Amino acid sequence: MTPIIQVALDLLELDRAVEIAKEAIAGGADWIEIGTPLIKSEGMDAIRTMRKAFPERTILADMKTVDTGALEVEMAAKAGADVVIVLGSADDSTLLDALRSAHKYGVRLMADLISAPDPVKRVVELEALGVDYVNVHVGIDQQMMGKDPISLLREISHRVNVQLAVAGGLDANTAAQAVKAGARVVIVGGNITHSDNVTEAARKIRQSVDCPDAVEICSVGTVDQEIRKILKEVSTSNISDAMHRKGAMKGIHPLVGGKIVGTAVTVQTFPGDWAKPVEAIDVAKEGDVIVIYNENKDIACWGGLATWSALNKGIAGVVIEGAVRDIDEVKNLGLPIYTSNTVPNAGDPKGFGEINAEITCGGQTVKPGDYIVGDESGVVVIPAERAYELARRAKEVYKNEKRLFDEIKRGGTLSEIMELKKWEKH
Ligand SMILES: O=C(CO)[C@H](O)[C@H](O)COP(=O)(O)O
Repeated sequence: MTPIIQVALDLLELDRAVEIAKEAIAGGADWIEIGTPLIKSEGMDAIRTMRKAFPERTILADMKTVDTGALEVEMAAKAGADVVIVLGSADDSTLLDALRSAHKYGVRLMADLISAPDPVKRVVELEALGVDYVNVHVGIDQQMMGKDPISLLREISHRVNVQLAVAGGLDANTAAQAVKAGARVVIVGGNITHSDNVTEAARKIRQSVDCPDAVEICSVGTVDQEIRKILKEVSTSNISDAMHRKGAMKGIHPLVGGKIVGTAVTVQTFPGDWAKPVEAIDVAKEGDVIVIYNENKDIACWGGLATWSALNKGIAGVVIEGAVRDIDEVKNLGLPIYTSNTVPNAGDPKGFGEINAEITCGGQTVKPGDYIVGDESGVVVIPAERAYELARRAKEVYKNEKRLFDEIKRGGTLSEIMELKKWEKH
């Protein structure tokens, strides 16, 4: 049986959703899912509009119902849904009444395993209750913490006969794995809808689910490698958005531009004392970023010779709250340097201060090992303990903006496309 591709429209704006659905269908998507955010934004009209725009297509309403199952199924069915999604973790009484309503109105029921406490046990119970599909689902927030649905799908698929759907950040690679693991319905949201070429993105998923054996399974590498890979793709602005405007250094600007991505080696030093900054070069590993706090902006703690040494060591960049000198030479050397000031005079190597202690630089706390990203907009600090999650969230911001750029290029304006007026605070 050919697997079904379900495109999940987790947007807020209905017009955009209709357009994206058209493009996804052109690329090979089969079913259209009206995502929970769209239902919350537009109500049942989202279903009515999609039904009208796509009279022949299977339409799913991701109601994520947790109570009043019959009522919510009735609402979605009357608005034009073919399949209604309810939470698998809802009480059996809700699921049973949702099923009665589904039978009455001639729609199918998909139970979503998202956040179910014991999904392996629950899927057997859901099958016994009589749902039409079970969705093995890792939610968007859970994906940001590194979870994916494939291993759970493998664990579940040989235990039940109910038709399985799968969702959770699937791309062409994981969609192929999902089909091989027994998924009948492959649900893809962001990797289609946030693409600047939705049709092409859907086509890639189509190819991989139709010929899963032809898809080369690429290994992701270590967590650190994955974090660095993502941070190289996204901008400091994307990261700042993902961090809810936290993390950006104040008063630190590119002196020698060029993107930096790396883990911090921190230096706390005293006015004009350049011993610890220079010694930090020996402590740092290739790909690290030296982050220096030097109280005084009028005596340089970094210059041309330090820059040469840092290049020899493979340092990714230097961030300094304080001053840099030898600017002509430093600019020729090309090592990215972000600083708050430039002056000609240096101090002395007295040796006060600390290497790899927690510091404040540009108003941000920086711990050794935190991820530092710099580009033409400035520098952001990502706490090491949240680096994977924030990198993933920044990537989502990046993908979403790519799609918005594409829509603006077609002739819209940002406020029209995002329906800004509607979303102003009242
Ligand atoms: O229901 C959802 C989130 O709760 C999404 O629609 C589902 O996870 C598919 O989107 P993505 O592929 O971006 O994970």
